[in-house]
Amino acid sequence: MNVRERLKDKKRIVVKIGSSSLTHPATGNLNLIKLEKLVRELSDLRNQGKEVVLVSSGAIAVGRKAAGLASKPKTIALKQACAAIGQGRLMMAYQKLFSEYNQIAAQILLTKGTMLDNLSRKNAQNTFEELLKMGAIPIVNENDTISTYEMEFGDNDTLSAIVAGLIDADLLILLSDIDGLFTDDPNKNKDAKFIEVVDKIDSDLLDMGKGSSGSNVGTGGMATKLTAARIATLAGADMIIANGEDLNVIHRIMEGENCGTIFLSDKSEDFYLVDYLVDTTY
Ligand SMILES: Nc1ncnc2c1ncn2[C@@H]1O[C@H](COP(=O)(O)OP(=O)(O)O)[C@@H](O)[C@H]1O
Ligand SMILES: N[C@@H](CCC(=O)OP(=O)(O)O)C(=O)O
Repeated sequence: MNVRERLKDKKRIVVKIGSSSLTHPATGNLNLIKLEKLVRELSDLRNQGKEVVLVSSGAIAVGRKAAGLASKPKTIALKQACAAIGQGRLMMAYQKLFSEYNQIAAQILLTKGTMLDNLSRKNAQNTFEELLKMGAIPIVNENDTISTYEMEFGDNDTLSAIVAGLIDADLLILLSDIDGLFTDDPNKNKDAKFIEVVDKIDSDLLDMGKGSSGSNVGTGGMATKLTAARIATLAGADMIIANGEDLNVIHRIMEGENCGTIFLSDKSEDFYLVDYLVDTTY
């Protein structure tokens, strides 16, 4: 079967959207039209009987605007304070929009500590399962206000892949400000070539993500997306990086259209999520 065709049969889908896709570049304010479209697309996936989890960034960006800060917060404490303001506002917007489409939205905030502690991880997993059984849409973010350096995922690309692994999702879609993976950062190198399909993530490929984040609000750039691809594909999910500029891309992907870069699930190695987290924590 064509690799894109098999996307039509995906049942449990995690969608991650970054701060740069949720805010207006000129002002940093929430882009309500995009938020509305995102909610409509995800509600429609629910209406098709799919299970949907949203990993949404944006707490720090929204909180920063609400607090009236002129620039991106730099200290951990200031980022945490912005997240504390912004997370509630972000959820308020999601709750309002999802309820207009008759969907139940739920909030799940995770830390790496949650994932490393057996009891907390099991509790998180049970919560996801119950919510999905109810048909609710869990909206996940890092619990930024309590995550300090040793215990933070640090970026939601990695977090979304870990969530995909935790709940055995069969597809992870990362929505970004770029069409997908290129051989080099296309914002810096105009000769960079687009890559449509990746079936093995090796060290050459990981090197392609070494450029930094392209936007003023994004955190990880391509490096964290490639880390996410490694986790998600080894955990058994296909992963797509696609441009979140036009959120129609979500249903186009699900209909098997050739959008973004697809990373194919790779069960050739044994992969244990928790061992991976322990190895990358210390
Ligand atoms: N090999 C690459 N292919 C595509 N984009 C790359 C690459 N290397 C670095 N980048 C940069 O990564 C950026 C996307 O990451 P980021 O700004 O963190 O976005 P988001 O907020 O969507 O997560 C792109 O705009 C691009 O400038
Ligand atoms: N947890 C943080 C987002 C961290 C993050 O990875 O941001 P992004 O690069 O915009 O996906 C927040 O909600 O602001």
